[in-house]
This record gives sequence, C-alpha cells and structure tokens, in this order.
Amino acid sequence: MKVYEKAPAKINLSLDVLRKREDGYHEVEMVMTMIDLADRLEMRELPRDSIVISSQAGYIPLDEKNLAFQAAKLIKERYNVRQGVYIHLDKKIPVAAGLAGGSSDAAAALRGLNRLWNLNIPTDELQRLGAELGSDVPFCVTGGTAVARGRGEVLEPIPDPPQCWVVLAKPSINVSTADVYGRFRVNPALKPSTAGVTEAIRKGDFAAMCRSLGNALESVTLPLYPEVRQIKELMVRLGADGVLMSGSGPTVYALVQRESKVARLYNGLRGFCKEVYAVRLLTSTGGGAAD
Ligand SMILES: C[C@@](CO)(OP(=O)(O)O)[C@H](O)COP(=O)(O)OP(=O)(O)OC[C@H]1O[C@@H](n2ccc(N)nc2=O)[C@H](O)[C@@H]1O
Ligand SMILES: Nc1ncnc2c1ncn2[C@@H]1O[C@H](COP(=O)(O)OP(=O)(O)O)[C@@H](O)[C@H]1O
Repeated sequence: MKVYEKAPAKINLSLDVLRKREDGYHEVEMVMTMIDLADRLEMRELPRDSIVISSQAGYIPLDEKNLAFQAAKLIKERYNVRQGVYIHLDKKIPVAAGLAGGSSDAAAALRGLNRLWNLNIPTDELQRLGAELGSDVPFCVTGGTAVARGRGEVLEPIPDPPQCWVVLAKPSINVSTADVYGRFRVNPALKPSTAGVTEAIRKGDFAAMCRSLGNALESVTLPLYPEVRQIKELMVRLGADGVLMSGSGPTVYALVQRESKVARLYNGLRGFCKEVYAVRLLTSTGGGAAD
C-alpha cells in the first residue's frame, strides 16, 4: 500500500520573541499560515523493518538527520510498529529558508504513517509527537492559520487571512535558526504586533494586516546579511503591499492583492535572486491549488 501527503511551507505574518527560557528555547508569539508551495511525500510499506528515505534533492540528509526519518522512527517506537517504510520526498520548498520545509515534511510523515499503518492516532497526539521533533512541527501537523505560543507548540487556530499573492525570494545564503535565536536580544522598541495582525485577519482587512506585519528576528538577520534588507527594499519599490522576512530567514516575502503586480515583482526580483516563487496563500476558502 502507498499513501501520499502534501507538505506545505509556512510563513510567519508576525513573530515576537518574548524571552529566553531556562531550557534554552525562546518564548515566542507568532502568527503562522500556509502557502501553496509544497513538498510531496510518498510513503510505501517495505517488506523489511527499516526506514529508507530518497529524494530528488541532492542537498538534504537522507539518513537519521532527515526530519521525515525521525518522524517515522518516533512513530514506530511509540506504537511498536514492526513494519518498514520507504519515504520519497519530492522537495520543492527551499531548505534552511525560514519556511519550515523540514518541519512540514516531518508533520506530513506523521499524518501519512498514521494512515499507512492504521494507527488512528488523534491529531493532538500527532502534534505532541511533532513537538519532540521541532518547535514548528505541531503547527505543520494541522496547518491552517494559527497563533503559536510557548516555543511554537501551543496553538490557537484563527481564521485564514484575506486571500492574496505571496512572492518569495530566497537569497543564496545559509542561516541557522539556532544561531539567529542565540544572537537575539529583546528590544521593546522593536515589538511586532501579533494582536494587530490577528485583529486585521479577523476583520478581513488586508491593508491593516500588511501594515501590522513584523518579525523580531529581523533585528538579528538583517544586520548580518545586508542582501535580506536589500530584497525587502526592492520589494517595496516594486509595489508590494506588505513585506517581511519569514522565520529566522533568509527568505523574504511580499504580499500583494492585485495580480497585475505579481509579474512585476517576480521579474524584478529574478534579476537579483535565483530562487523566486509566486504562490497563493493556502486558505480553506479557496485560491490555493488543490492536489
Ligand atoms: C524561527 C521559526 C519561526 O517559525 O522558524 P524557522 O526560521 O525555523 O522556519 C521557529 O521558531 C523555529 O522552529 P524550528 O525550526 O522547528 O526550531 P527547532 O528545531 O525546535 O529549534 C532549533 C533551535 O532554534 C532555537 N529555538 C527554536 C525555537 C524557539 N522557540 N526558541 C529557540 O531558541 C533553539 O536554539 C533550537 O535549538
Ligand atoms: N526533510 C527535510 N527537508 C529539508 N531539510 C531537512 C529535512 N530534514 C532535515 N533537514 C535539515 O534541517 C535543516 C533546516 O531545514 P528547513 O526545515 O528547510 O529550514 P527552516 O527551519 O529554516 O525552515 C537543514 O539544515 C536540513 O539539512
């Protein structure tokens, strides 16, 4: 038997870092939503009891460092599954980009293996397992739009944002999430308004949502990598309605509602950056391409 799962990328519409905790993680408050840029996972039973990962992408680990491998190992151990699995990852989400590609693959593996092995694990338990794999995995288990607190695993679902285009540009630099959090210092003068974003979303007010976008981790990543700031500035010049770095970066996204602006942004960014994508938000009310 085979199962397939789509693993979409997330963007952070707001990301506030409240304080460093004693366990080394940071207490966050962020608004996350999914976009229609996704990896695809195929999961197939193996006759022997092992986990095998393959991918067309040459630049991700295929051993126990792969988050989909870790998800399979965790679920096998906890539910005493003696069957093996072959997982193929069709990678489309750029790696180490601030888009939670690995986390979404792990979440998709949890959902898919729950089906493949008929385990009937409830969603909240899949999220608890996900939290053992990474802070963004619980959100990726359900997707949608949510305020995430704690280290990212305490989730409050909220309505989807007003539908729009998302034009993303990933500069070819590698940013380590742990390094960015490690360098972060709380600055009350640079406090993103999670309440502003959620209020705008609840009112369906696209312009107010764009005005409220904010990411505290920009205070670390922008000074370290000037090209990230340059891309933000270019996006504004090219007519973006709202612009923000996602997660710890380095990907920057522009939100636009008018389709006529998308080609202008896409082409303008392509002159500056090799990896540029134009996609829709993945909302439940349509607009995101279904599988
Ligand atoms: C910044 C965010 C925003 O959505 O996304 P990305 O940039 O990774 O996409 C997340 O908080 C990243 O979540 P994730 O990538 O799952 O992080 P984890 O694997 O759990 O942790 C990697 C490292 O980041 C730091 N970390 C992570 C989350 C958190 N709330 N506080 C932290 O200090 C820790 O040093 C940890 O060792
Ligand atoms: N399935 C996977 N896809 C992408 N990266 C993975 C995967 N499994 C493990 N990794 C590793 O996780 C790290 C972070 O990748 P990713 O989740 O794409 O970034 P981010 O947390 O910035 O969104 C990379 O260094 C990569 O080698």
